[in-house]
Amino acid sequence: MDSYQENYQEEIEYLRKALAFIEEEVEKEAKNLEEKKSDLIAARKDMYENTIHASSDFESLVDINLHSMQINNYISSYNPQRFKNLKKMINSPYFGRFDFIEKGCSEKENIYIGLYNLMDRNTGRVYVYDWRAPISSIFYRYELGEVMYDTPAGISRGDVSLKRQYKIWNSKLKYFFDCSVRITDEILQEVLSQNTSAKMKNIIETIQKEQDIIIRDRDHELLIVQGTAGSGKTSIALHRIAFLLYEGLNSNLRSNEVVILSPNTVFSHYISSVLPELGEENVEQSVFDDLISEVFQGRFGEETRDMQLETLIHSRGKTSGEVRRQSIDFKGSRVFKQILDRLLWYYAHRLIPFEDVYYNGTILATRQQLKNRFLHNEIGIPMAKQLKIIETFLLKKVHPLQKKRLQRLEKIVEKSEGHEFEIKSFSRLLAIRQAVAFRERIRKFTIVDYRDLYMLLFKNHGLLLKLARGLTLPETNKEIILTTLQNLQKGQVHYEDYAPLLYLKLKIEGNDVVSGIKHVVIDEAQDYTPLQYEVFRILYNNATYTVLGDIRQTIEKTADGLLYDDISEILNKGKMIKLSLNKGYRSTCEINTFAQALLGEGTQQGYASIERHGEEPKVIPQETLEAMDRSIVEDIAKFTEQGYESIAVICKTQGEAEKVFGRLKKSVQLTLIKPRGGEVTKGPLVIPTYMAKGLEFDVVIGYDVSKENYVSDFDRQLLYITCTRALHRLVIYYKGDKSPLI
Ligand SMILES: Nc1ncnc2c1ncn2[C@@H]1O[C@H](COP(=O)(O)OP(=O)(O)OP(=O)(O)O)[C@@H](O)[C@H]1O
Repeated sequence: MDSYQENYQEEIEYLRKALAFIEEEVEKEAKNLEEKKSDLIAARKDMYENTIHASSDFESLVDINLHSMQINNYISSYNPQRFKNLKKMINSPYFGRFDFIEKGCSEKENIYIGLYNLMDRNTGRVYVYDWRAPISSIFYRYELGEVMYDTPAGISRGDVSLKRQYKIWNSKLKYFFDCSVRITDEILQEVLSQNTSAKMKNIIETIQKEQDIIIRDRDHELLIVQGTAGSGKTSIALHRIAFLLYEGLNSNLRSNEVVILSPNTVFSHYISSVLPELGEENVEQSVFDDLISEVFQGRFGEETRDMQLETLIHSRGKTSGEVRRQSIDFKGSRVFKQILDRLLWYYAHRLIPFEDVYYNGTILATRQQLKNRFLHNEIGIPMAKQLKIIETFLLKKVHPLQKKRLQRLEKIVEKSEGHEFEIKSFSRLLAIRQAVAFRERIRKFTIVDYRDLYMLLFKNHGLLLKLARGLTLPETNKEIILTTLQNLQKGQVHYEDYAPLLYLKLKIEGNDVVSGIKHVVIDEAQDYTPLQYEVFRILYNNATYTVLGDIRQTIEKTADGLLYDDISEILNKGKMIKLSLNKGYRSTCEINTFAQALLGEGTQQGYASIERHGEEPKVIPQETLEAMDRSIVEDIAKFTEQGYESIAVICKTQGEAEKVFGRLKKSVQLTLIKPRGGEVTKGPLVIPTYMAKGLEFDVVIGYDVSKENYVSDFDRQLLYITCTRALHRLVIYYKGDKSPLI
């Protein structure tokens, strides 16, 4: 037998033993769960039959309590997760192995790596290590030779003599190879050459070293990643969450203490299956728009981010478009945050209309006393709560006086004509009216509304300028002030006003919105403004952060690396690090080169693409839109026949996407992806660029990339996003003249 045959036999034997062990465990676990379920049903039945259902008698209450405690114990011990994990492992229990001798030990260990730990608790034998276990990092970070890894007790060193990768499917060993003998990224190449699916997949078998460093980082409270398109940012974010939740780390982080901020609901659906695949459920995904509608409850109309982007893209080149763009930049800036802070200070110190408070001729508090009391706020109680305390203080003071007032009123009513038979009730009515009037009077200064305050900033033009002293305002500040005021007066606000309004609300009322979140993952970080980060800092005050973005994929603003400095200053965490990912994994070399060239000279520095080749992207002229439609229909048929499963026709705007969809659907079956829509399904679809962000498709067909349609720097960014969505094929159509950006 040659050595490959010997190894093969050994591996077959190991797989057989591992699978036999899993089968045994599955059986035990199923039995165990069945018993727990029966116990639970029996306990419920017992409680129902043997306890009184409603009682005020103490002994019965104790009895009910004991029963429900028992039931709760049964419920919490009923945990089907291990059973589910074992079932998943039957298909493919592990994907890698390395042979390791720990420094100071003589015995070599064969470490197999898989989705979860597989250990025989009776013998202590570990069949498979979870990919997240500290020792598994060796597999991702090293070739053969000396290695080290972090353990809870410090750094451990050793030597790796073999590294092997496996393809096991349906419990069968398809093949294996030693990484030291053949190219290491063979499996990676295979994975990347496959078609993409409607849902994002996990990458545990092929995590790359630079990605692993980010996934396993535990030293920093703020981890910022700038990564080029397709470098695996979203994948890393999700694997990092699974890593942080890994019980072996004793981090005590629970899935309900983690939140992922996603750009839109289509994207949320796209990534939703990765964490459950990795065995972690219940991680909340939040979209800023949803947070806004939850907090404001439709108070300010319904403008969403998609609507904002649509307007911006449509109005480029027009004066109104420039005002809107500057307004968005300004209202999301740190300068505007300073103005809002000054507004809050100014309101607190100068504008609250405190007044002397009298009741029944007695002074309860002078204006100055109230103001002093309000400003003497050393523990930083939010303004609205502080004013509420003052209101309660005044109402308490007035309470004993109201009795006296009632007596006086009764005397007055007695003397007045027409109420002889209802002295008491009429006096009480008068007293109530006076109490209401009193409350209303003091509420003129104890109630503060964030919207009114925001409006004040724009209503009084001089105020904004006064508060902005020493700060740089946008050129179009007068127009911005005017349009904002007009909107607010109509009861509407633009999307860019939501963050300032939320900021003011949180500062004024305090944060009762979210609590208990310990880790926040912000994907597509470039899409949020500094002011939105200020809001995140208040909302998730005690959390640590993973922030991932690509400044080249911004839409409405100029790409600017300084955003990361802003983020770091705003979130203000003691231990922070910024890392970069420069290698694209999604697209073929040809597509990557084409897309990078769009960004212009100098921007490709340090950029690398995975060595996967395919056809050159095609840029095809068309005489008319009808001819373009016909070619696209033919392309869809051709690519489908070639086996590509997801084909996206990417348009510049939603409006264009709707028109194109309306025409194409007469000849081919396809889906239109709408903002705030649900899942992206397989098959051909039409989608606007900004919705395609973060997603990927086997084939991308860029719609009408003509001189009229794509000309500015912002269009360049849109085009870059369009092209970087493609895995295998890219076709660009244009009518008339080609965009000068290509
Ligand atoms: N180590 C890896 N092994 C296998 N596939 C990988 C790896 N890293 C990334 N990929 C694949 O590359 C593609 C891009 O990954 P992902 O969407 O996470 O990148 P991204 O940086 O978030 O992209 P973008 O910013 O362009 O949306 C996905 O198909 C992902 O599965």
